[in-house]
Formats: sequence, structure tokens, C-alpha cells
Amino acid sequence: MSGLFLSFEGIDGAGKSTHIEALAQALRARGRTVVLTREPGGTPLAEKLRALALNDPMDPLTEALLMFAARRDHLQQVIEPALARGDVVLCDRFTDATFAYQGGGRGFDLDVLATLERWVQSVPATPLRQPDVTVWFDLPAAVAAQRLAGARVPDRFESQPQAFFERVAGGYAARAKADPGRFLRVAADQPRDQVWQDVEEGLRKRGVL
Ligand SMILES: Nc1ncnc2c1ncn2[C@@H]1O[C@H](COP(=O)(O)OP(=O)(O)OP(=O)(O)O)[C@@H](O)[C@H]1O
Ligand SMILES: Cc1cn([C@H]2C[C@H](O)[C@@H](COP(=O)(O)O)O2)c(=O)[nH]c1=O
Repeated sequence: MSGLFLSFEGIDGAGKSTHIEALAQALRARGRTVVLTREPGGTPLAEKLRALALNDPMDPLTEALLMFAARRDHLQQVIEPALARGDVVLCDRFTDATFAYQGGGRGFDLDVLATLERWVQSVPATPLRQPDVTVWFDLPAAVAAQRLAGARVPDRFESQPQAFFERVAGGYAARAKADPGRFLRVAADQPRDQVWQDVEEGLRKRGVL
């Protein structure tokens, strides 16, 4: 079986975590070996970089570089070996998050991000590793804010104002528009069961389930 790389995207509180585990179970029931992972993170080094990026004050270039440094280690140590074995990789966020948060949210230069993307995602198997499918949980920032209100101690991103998340959502919309074949948009402002049905149906149409 050939490897499959799925990423999950959306603003904080969009509902990714709620559905990733169910999808992992559905894939395992079909005989696939599943690697569940996340960004930033997924390796001991990348988890250290995650803790810095989510908690320590820094300028936008430092933040973008940390995201890509963590991604490079994650690709080398976890994602590429898993895909080479024929596993399914379910990754909670990948590079679209960098374009949405650092590009859309912080206003960082998209051309610089595109250059870093090419450098970091060039691996022996392919000149530009991208997910095969990106499930994008599209949720209005105001709804996400209500869902997360008081839920946990907010990190550097979660404590941003609603306007920041509106720009992040715009960043995701731009990425989806640029690569519509890869993106599976799911309207996340629906009851959980309906969101799950839409995820299942979309992935069935793409031959993943
Ligand atoms: N369809 C839904 N309707 C109402 N609440 C939901 C729905 N889906 C998830 N939630 C709730 O919203 C909150 C955020 O969901 P979840 O943790 O899955 O989001 P997330 O995208 O993984 O967020 P983050 O990126 O910040 O970790 C949780 O309390 C969850 O129970
Ligand atoms: C990969 C990536 C992530 N972020 C931000 C987005 C979230 O606020 C946090 C991760 O937290 P989560 O609860 O695991 O979703 O990091 C980012 O700004 N840029 C990125 O490339």
C-alpha cells in the first residue's frame, strides 16, 4: 500500500482534534497503519520548538523560522519514514497553518514563506512534499471564540483578538483557493455529527475511506 498524508487545518477551536481520532479509528478498521502527529511538534526537538513558539515573545521572522525548523525535523524523523512504510499520516496542522497564522495573522511576507516552504519540504522522495488531502475546518472566528471562551489558559496564539483569527481564516481561504484539488473544505459551524459526516463523505469521494 502506498503512503497517504492528510493534514487538518483551521483556526484555533475549529474542531480538528474532535474528529482526527475518529478518522484514525476508521482508517485502522480498514487495515491501515496510522501515524497521528501534530505541528509544530511530533518529534522531541520539534516539541521543544513548539513550547518556545507558543509561549515565548518573539518577532514574526523568528516565529516563522521556528515553525519551519520544527517542520523539517518532523518531516525527516516521522513523516517521510511513515510514508515510505506505506502508513497513513494524520497531521494536526502543516504548512498551510504557517501561511494562515504567520502570513495572514501576523502579516509576514508570503514570498519569504513560499521560499522557506520549498527549502524545507524538499525531500528525497519529492521536490515539494505536500499533504495529499488537507481537511480544512472552516469556522467563523466569532464562533471559535465562543467555543474556546474560558476553556484553557490561552497561549500566544489563542490570546490574540478576534481580528487576528479573521485574518488567519482569510489566509486559509487564500491557500484553499490556490490549491482547490488538495483542500477539502468542511463547514465547521454545524453540529459535531454533521461535521463528521461531511468529513467522511469528502474523504470517501477522494478514495481515502
Ligand atoms: N461541531 C461542534 N459544535 C460545537 N462545539 C464543538 C464542535 N466541534 C468541537 N467543538 C468543541 O469546540 C472546542 C474546540 O474543539 P477542538 O479542540 O476539536 O478544536 P481544534 O481545532 O482542535 O482546536 P485547537 O487547534 O485550538 O487545538 C472543544 O471544546 C470541542 O468540544
Ligand atoms: C503549524 C503551525 C501552528 N501555528 C499555531 C496555530 C495554533 O495556535 C498553535 C498550535 O496549537 P494547536 O492547539 O496544536 O493547534 O500554533 C502557527 O502559528 N504556525 C504554524 O505553522
